[in-house]
Amino acid sequence: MADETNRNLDREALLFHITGRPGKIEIAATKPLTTQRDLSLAYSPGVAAPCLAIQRDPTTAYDYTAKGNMVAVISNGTAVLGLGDLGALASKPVMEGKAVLFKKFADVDGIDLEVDTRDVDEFVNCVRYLGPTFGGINLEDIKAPECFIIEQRLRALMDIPVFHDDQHGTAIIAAAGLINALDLSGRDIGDAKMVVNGAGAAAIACVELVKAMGMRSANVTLCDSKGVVHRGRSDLNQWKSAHAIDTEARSLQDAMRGADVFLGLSVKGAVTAEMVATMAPQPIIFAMANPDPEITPEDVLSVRDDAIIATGRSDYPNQINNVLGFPYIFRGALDVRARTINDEMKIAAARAIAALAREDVPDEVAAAYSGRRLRYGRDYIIPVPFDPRLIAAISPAVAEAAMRSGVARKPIIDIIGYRRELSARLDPTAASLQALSAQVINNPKRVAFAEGEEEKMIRAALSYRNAGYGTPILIGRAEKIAATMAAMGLGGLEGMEIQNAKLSTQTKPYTDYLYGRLQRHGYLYRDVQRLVNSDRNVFAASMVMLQDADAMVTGTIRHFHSCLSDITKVIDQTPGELVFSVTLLIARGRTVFIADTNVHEAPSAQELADIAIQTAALARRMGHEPRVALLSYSTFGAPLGRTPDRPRQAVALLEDRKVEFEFDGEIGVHVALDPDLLKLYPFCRLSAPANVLIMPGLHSANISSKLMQKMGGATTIGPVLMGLSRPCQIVPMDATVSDIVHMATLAAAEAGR
Ligand SMILES: NC(=O)C1=CN([C@@H]2O[C@H](COP(=O)(O)OP(=O)(O)OC[C@H]3O[C@@H](n4cnc5c(N)ncnc54)[C@H](OP(=O)(O)O)[C@@H]3O)[C@@H](O)[C@H]2O)C=CC1
Ligand SMILES: CC(=O)C(=O)O
Ligand SMILES: [Mg+2]
Repeated sequence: MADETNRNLDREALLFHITGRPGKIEIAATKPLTTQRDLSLAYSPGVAAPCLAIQRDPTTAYDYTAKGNMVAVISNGTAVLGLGDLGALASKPVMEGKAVLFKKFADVDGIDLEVDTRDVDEFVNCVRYLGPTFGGINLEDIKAPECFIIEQRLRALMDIPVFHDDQHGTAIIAAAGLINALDLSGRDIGDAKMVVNGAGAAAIACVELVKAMGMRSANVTLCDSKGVVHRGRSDLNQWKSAHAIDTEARSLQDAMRGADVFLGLSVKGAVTAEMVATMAPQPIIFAMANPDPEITPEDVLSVRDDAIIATGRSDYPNQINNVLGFPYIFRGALDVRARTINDEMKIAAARAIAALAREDVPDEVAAAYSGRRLRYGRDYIIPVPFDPRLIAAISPAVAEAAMRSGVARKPIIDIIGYRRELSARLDPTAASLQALSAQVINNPKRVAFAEGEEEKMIRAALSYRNAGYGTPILIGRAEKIAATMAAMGLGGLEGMEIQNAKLSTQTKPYTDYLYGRLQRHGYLYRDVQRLVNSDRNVFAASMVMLQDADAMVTGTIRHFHSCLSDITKVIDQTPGELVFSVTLLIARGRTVFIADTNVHEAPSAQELADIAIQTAALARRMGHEPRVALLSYSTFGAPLGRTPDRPRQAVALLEDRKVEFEFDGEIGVHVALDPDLLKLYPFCRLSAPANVLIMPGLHSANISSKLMQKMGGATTIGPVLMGLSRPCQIVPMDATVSDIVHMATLAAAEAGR
């Protein structure tokens, strides 16, 4: 089963990378390039002006080009993750991945560069001349000891930060965990005795950082594959011998006796329970080899229930993972135009991460990891990767340390304002979607995929199962589904269910239930029977209604309205709520919620107010503080017309209902989204641009959201169907597999609420 799970993951990952534009990254223009005038400004002849300005004053490159926000992720592919020397080309997916994480977590523009040489001089020469292009260099997956030489030489040659993440990223996160583990076990770093297994890139960097933080050299014993790194050895390279000590210990087993701390940066299974048993009371054990640790937490706990344990894995508490560091460290370094990333900045990052773990965890973060106790203690010594507070905690600490240590070229005066700006810079949507996914993983659900014979639905169902969200139920004929899966080369059906509406033993109770609802609406029993047997939406909705499924998803082969009409034959709306749909548009790091994109053609003022209230609640559930604009072509009375009356009346209704969110209108969308234009209306109650856009009618809602998707390059989620008493979602007919999985997850999360 484990092998099958891995094969499924491999298949999905390949499909993920090949779908649409191949790979994970593209370049987008930040300036309009549509007219002859644009062209003459962006390129020749206008572009000569910034060129000459930069020649006169090179620091203006940060003002006139993208340099200041750009980091190169550079590898030669000699140590790709734990996979070994795969070469430069095969490392590209990892480097693209890292570039995307830079963007997502810290709005840094990462560009991957794969350099096809194993020769240190050639590599250094290639990278050293790239300085003008970038604000920083992130070296990645380069094997030891070459990585040490390469980094050392590039740091000396370049005037921008050069940072080998496998060394320092790992060290910073491990150090942060260590600060807290020492605190929780009542130890002083100056007295603690540490054993480190592994003497490669990550281990040497960890040892150096921990020593810079105050651990005494004599208290650190390093081991490599041949045992303890001691002064009597003649086979040590310069990086190992810098940490060799005088000691009688020769093996890891000798070294572990009485040690307070163990850091594993070596290989799976290098440590035994017997070794752990000989450590000091409350031993600290960070077994960080990936993907399998030096010793499993279960084995440690079998001999030491007083241990504090961390691993590199996400399926145990306390994950030491470098994604907690690099995006935010570079963000801080770039924002002060740092010349380098020095020890002061690394220590500041480690301390900031450690401090964040001691703070109260907000509900939305805790929700993403429900089932786990996220309160400072043995099982929570380090923040979790989807904590949206990381950026505002780490980047200012790094920036301040750069300023203190004299490597900042552009100091930040208002550090509080900077922190606020960082928090606002990131869109909480990704974190809230992660929270929803985590909720479903912790509370898996049975979701009916109504159009179960469709290839897209089958792939989405497989993906749903593989992600651990629960049991997908495909509605369709088993032989047809099996044939489609075989033709697509997809794996088996384990963990999935197929329900053929014609053969199901449940058609009788479903028909009885539905006949009760429809008998006075012109349906005979046999009409209802035919519906249940032949309409997969009706069958799936009946499953949800009679609790044979927790939620359903449909929509790839029939129009929204046709699906909604099928579903509402079976399922009621929630009392006091409207049925309508909300589309989330994500563009340029900003999310807006647009409603009603599908149901009410010309909503009344009352309906607009209801839509506003329900949409604001959805926005809040997804981590956004709602600021609701009731939109029109008119802004506060100009120009006058009949259409603006309804949004204006809806605002009055919201006032009467004393809702607890910001709202205003009628207002034009250009004003609602633009902070400068909003200033023209000082009485307006929106304290910042709106993020919930209530459209005056279906035309504008539907057209604008689709236009943004097709022309504006916005990512859309939804339309999310609101107001039904059971969780059902209807995807658009052009939905991708990922869209369907998102909507199924959303429905499943709704079922768990
Ligand atoms: N959790 C995290 O965030 C991270 C974890 N890691 C993990 O750390 C490990 C090392 O990575 P990295 O430093 O980049 O790799 P390197 O290749 O640079 O170093 C590996 C080191 O492990 C030593 N080693 C191998 N086998 C044993 C053994 N049985 N006992 C003791 N030491 C041994 C090697 O010894 P010798 O020098 O004698 O060959 C070498 O010093 C990997 O498992 C990696 O997954 C790395 C980065 C981040
Ligand atoms: C996490 C990482 O950077 C590595 O395993 O190489
Ligand atoms: Mg790496």
